[in-house]
Amino acid sequence: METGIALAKKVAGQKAVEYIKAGMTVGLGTGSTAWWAIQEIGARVKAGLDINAIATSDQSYELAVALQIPLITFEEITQIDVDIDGADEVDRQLQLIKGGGGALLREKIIAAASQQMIVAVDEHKLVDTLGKFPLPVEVVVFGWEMTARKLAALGTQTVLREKNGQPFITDNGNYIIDCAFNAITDPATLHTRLNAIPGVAENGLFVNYAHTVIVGYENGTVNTLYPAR
Ligand SMILES: O=C[C@H](O)[C@H](O)[C@H](O)COP(=O)(O)O
Repeated sequence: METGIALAKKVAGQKAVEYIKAGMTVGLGTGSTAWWAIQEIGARVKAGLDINAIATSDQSYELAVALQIPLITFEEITQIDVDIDGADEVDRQLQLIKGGGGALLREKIIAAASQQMIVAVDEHKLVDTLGKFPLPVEVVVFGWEMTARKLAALGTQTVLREKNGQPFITDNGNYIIDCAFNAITDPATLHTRLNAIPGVAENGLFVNYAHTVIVGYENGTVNTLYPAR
């Protein structure tokens, strides 16, 4: 029986699955909140729900395979009906920071191909201003030191993400540089400036992507937020 933050993630992830209808193509997000959504999708598929899914990471792909969720490829589709994913921070305009798990590039490709992005988070992800969570930036390995210097020139402290004492490698064979901006007052402009740096594959700002944010609370309740735009 989950309590506290685990319960908050569980109820948010499960609630997000209510947006899935029979016949849809579904984007499967990555992380500990998306995990609950994928578990719920697996249970519904087992009970007869007819959908196809496409995963935002190798981790979520493997989970979907284990749960026997039918998977589809980009060769077979031109768009996705609904994408269910988590986030590391959500501000009042429902702009996001993602990529704490390193999946931001595939997550953004899938979110951008989706009619609706449903974001499921626990209550601790809500912020007034993005940036307390260091912004993950995926960079190609070639010349990453130079790319990191150009990122730092934008006014951030950069840290090459590591795992077990080695650079963390994304599913795409790239590195992640975590950028401590502290307060991102203009996410759209920063997004453009980051992606203009040669060597940056993608950054973790998701500006105007979320259609709906489901917030799970530690008391087991959920709240649904919609963007004002
Ligand atoms: O790269 C990872 C993803 O962007 C996750 O959706 C994000 O880090 C949130 O993960 P969690 O639900 O585990 O907090």
